Amino acid sequence: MNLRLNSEFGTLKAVLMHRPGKEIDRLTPYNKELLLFEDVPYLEAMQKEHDVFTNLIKETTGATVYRLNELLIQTLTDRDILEKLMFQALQLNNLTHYKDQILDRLSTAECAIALTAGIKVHELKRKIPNLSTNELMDYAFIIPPSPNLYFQRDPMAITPGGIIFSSMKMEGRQREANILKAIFENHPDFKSQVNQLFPLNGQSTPPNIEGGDIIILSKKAVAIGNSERTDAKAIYQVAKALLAEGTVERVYEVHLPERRNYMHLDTVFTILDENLVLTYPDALNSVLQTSLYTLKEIQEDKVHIKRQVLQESLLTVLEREIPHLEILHTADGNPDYSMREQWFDGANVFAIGPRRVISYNRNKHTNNALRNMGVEVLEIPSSELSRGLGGPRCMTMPISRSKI
Ligand SMILES: NC(=O)NCCC[C@H](N)C(=O)O
Repeated sequence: MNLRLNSEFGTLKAVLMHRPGKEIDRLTPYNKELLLFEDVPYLEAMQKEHDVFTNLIKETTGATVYRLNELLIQTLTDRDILEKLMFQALQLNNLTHYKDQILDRLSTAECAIALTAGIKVHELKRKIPNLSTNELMDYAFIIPPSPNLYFQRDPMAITPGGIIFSSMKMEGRQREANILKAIFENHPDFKSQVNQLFPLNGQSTPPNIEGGDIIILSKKAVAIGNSERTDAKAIYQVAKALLAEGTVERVYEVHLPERRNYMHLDTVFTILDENLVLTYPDALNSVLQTSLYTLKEIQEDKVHIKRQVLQESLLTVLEREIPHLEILHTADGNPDYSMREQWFDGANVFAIGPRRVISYNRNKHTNNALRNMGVEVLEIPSSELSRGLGGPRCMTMPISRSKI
């Protein structure tokens, strides 16, 4: 039961990442919105940017960087898991009748690519020439691609009390959560260490929650964004599981306006040290409704929790939980730049240690402000990575950090 994290900024020891691959080349001007992209990236340049990010993490922290593709291939050697993931992937377009042929003719590595990058009719016909696909056009997807897979933050979350597997709101992303769940439940490096808090046992259609909405405020408090992607019911269930587990004592529900640039709580703020928060100035004013969940009692194995509607701003919540709080605004609050830089995830830096962050190079006003506060800022190139509208925190799933 060791997969737990008690801060957002303890020195990084292990992290999971996904190098963008063929799934990015599936984006076109016509499907990009459906697949939640702002533009059509140039894959080779994107991979180079991602490699800079990965190498910087390794060089500066010595942390283990797990690669999603490798973990997936290792997990898929179990035929039952492969069958289940393939069935779920084909279910989206009601094409599960292709499952057995695909499994017979594609290698495990090819199945891993099909599960992440998707597979088109003409590609499958190359492997299975006698495939009967009368009803489908050659360039249609039998399995749709998952171009958001490089945002490893969202399909799950590791909290002080255990793991939350996301139930992702957007149909295009739910398969990412299925993949992560299969890996963490079955891979020998992780399976004995998982204390699953969510989904609840036997829940077949859990309410929606995504990892980017979950932020560890302190050892005892977690904030969850009630957002475009995460709903109140999921927050209630996660709060109950976290409070029953006992490590966390307070769970805050933070209502975010439904706007593209507020899509997850971590697009609005990140925590860089025990008393330092980076945020978008507008967020402190527009996030006004918050609620607090605490444990009431546990009686005969029944957990009762209490919800208080606080009507407090995000700032008040942060001040309550983080003593001697210092707040830094994107672009230092300069209205000429803060909106621009927040759009490209200026507030979404990745802390690799206390006051040590990785940030997009394009957010230069924010990076300068961070340096002026004594934060070490390591910059990564960002022309292509930023087109998916997520930043360095979004691209990482920390697995182990030094305890605070
Ligand atoms: N935590 C995050 O904010 N992740 C960024 C996700 C971006 C992705 N294109 C999405 O819309 O889901």
